[in-house]
Amino acid sequence: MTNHTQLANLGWQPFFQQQLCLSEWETTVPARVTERHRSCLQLATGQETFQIPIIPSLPDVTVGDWLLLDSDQRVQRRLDRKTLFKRRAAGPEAREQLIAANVDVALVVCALQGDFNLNRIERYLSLCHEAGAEPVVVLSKADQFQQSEDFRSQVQGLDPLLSVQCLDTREPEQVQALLPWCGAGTTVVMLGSSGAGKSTLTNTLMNAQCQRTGSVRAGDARGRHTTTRRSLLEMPGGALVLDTPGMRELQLTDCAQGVASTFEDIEALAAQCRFPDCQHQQEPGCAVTGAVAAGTLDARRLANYQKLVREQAHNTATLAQRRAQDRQLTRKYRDVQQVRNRQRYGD
Ligand SMILES: Nc1nc2c(ncn2[C@@H]2O[C@H](COP(=O)(O)OP(=O)(O)OP(=O)(O)O)[C@@H](O)[C@H]2O)c(=O)[nH]1
Ligand SMILES: [Zn+2]
Repeated sequence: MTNHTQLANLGWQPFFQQQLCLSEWETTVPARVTERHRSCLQLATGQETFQIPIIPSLPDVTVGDWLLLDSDQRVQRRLDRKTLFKRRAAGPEAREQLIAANVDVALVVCALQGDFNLNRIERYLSLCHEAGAEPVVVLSKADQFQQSEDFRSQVQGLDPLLSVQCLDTREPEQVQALLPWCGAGTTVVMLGSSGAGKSTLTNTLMNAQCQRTGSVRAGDARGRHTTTRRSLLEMPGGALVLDTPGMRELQLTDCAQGVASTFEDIEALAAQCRFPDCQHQQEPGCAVTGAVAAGTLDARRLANYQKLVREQAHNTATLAQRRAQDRQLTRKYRDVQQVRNRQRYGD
């Protein structure tokens, strides 16, 4: 029998509960993926923490996912995800890489010094909107800047409903401003460039004591202890911080919806262009370039929108090609297998 409070402490919510039928509730145990290693997953049920090997029959799983296990700790199924962060994997092969599932809030950390860049913030916002997580922009190193309010209003200008906070991430009192997004059972993730202040913010939020939810230190082949690469940290207030390594080479993949909701203003203007396939370059009757000329739309914002749309179209195409190649390869294997079987067993 599963204890509700223990599950809630791991981020269990009605959204997941609703997916279980009565018999599953009696015969299975929900477990959250707290870490993913090359050959095993680390799971936590609230009562215990253990590792299971990654085997081919396992569904595609990432950190933050919920699995249903039978009494022998075998995976029955993966529950539907509330949200999902993914990116194009690094390298020439345009594969999709799952980063984190079931994240409720994304703290987008950007330092005011050196790191401040509206284009990059829009990129992160698109990623959050695509994933389905609520973004909160944290402008860090506010202590080093006199005009932090200027920057805050520039970010607010991207979206009047966006939450934007300027902070010194080292100061517990200032960090309290983020507590409304860190309620019990909420899963929080930090996004942002290297050096922006993500670790500092995590530490301050955790009161400097990292309590790793269900963590065990796994020994590697040489018997040394390896530090965990991804894990779920429990905040004193009951929120969970999913501590993922920096999202390097951030690319948008299959992210058209995220771009569209980040640039709702431009999409609304585009609907008024004379030509339905308007590229908003030099077409007559273009409402978008018209707004730039009238000074109601920032040319920077339009340029970034066009760049993200192009980038997302490019990535989706490469992924589609990749999937086609995979299908072709599968067909080829099947043909080879059939020939072999024919040779072995006759026709
Ligand atoms: N003055 C000031 N320094 C800060 C603030 N936030 C972070 N720092 C400093 O900036 C440096 C980088 O901060 P980190 O928290 O390590 O940055 P990070 O985003 O975790 O970087 P990666 O781990 O590389 O992704 C550290 O020396 C911090 O002490 C802030 O709000 N004010
Ligand atoms: Zn147009």
